[in-house]
Amino acid sequence: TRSTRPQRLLKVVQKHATRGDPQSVISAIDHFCRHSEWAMNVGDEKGSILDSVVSELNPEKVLELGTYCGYSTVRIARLLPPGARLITLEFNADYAAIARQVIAWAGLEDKVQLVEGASEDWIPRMKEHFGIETFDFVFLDHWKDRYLPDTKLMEDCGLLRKGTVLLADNVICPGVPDYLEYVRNSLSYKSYYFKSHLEYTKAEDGLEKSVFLG
Ligand SMILES: Cn1ncc2cc([C@H](O)c3cccc(CNC(=O)c4cc(-c5ccc(F)cc5)cc(O)c4O)c3)ccc21
Ligand SMILES: [Mg+2]
Repeated sequence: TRSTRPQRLLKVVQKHATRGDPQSVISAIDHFCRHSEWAMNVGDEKGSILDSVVSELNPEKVLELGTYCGYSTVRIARLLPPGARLITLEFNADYAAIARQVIAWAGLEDKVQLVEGASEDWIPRMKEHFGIETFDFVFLDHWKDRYLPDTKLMEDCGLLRKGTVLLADNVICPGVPDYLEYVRNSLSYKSYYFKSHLEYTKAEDGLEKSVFLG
């Protein structure tokens, strides 16, 4: 039967990227998605903004909600200092299987822990299961109707500390109106909008960076 898009994306990585070279993995995926098949990776334009936020923060403990094929996982993990850890949650087993191989091809498996399951099930277990007290950085890129409830869940579970940075993808397209309203009006966050474009297209999209004030 016909292969899936994530399977074709993995084949492109294994054919065109160099093992252990995260940048070549990123470039291979971006070329494929721009010239062959669009896919919902954060992409190169928003990815550069993601890079600058991560580089400035130098986080030790990172949570990613929504791995998909591991593109943003690789983008983030390649910038992390030795000893830093990235936990990424993926509920779709097929996506998780592809992402594990993409992350391994980039040589970043030692920095990344891919957990299969839903955010709402795993967020409450971060402390007892992973020994995580609080996160320094959270990248939100999963179901758009889960951004707000999961942010409130992270607050309630004490996983955010003064200065924790949340970076949310797709705040314009597909859009996350309830989340935006919350982080922009809550006294517990200082929020900034980075205008950009939907990955590999000319449509407007953007990233919202929200600093938890405690
Ligand atoms: C609960 N839980 N916990 C972990 C977890 C992980 C997942 C999956 O990784 C998963 C599966 C399907 C969809 C998403 C969300 N992503 C999107 O929907 C998206 C859409 C578009 C777009 C834009 C314009 C279009 F025309 C079509 C699609 C552009 C983008 O960048 C996206 O991120 C995430 C799901 C729930 C999860
Ligand atoms: Mg996205």
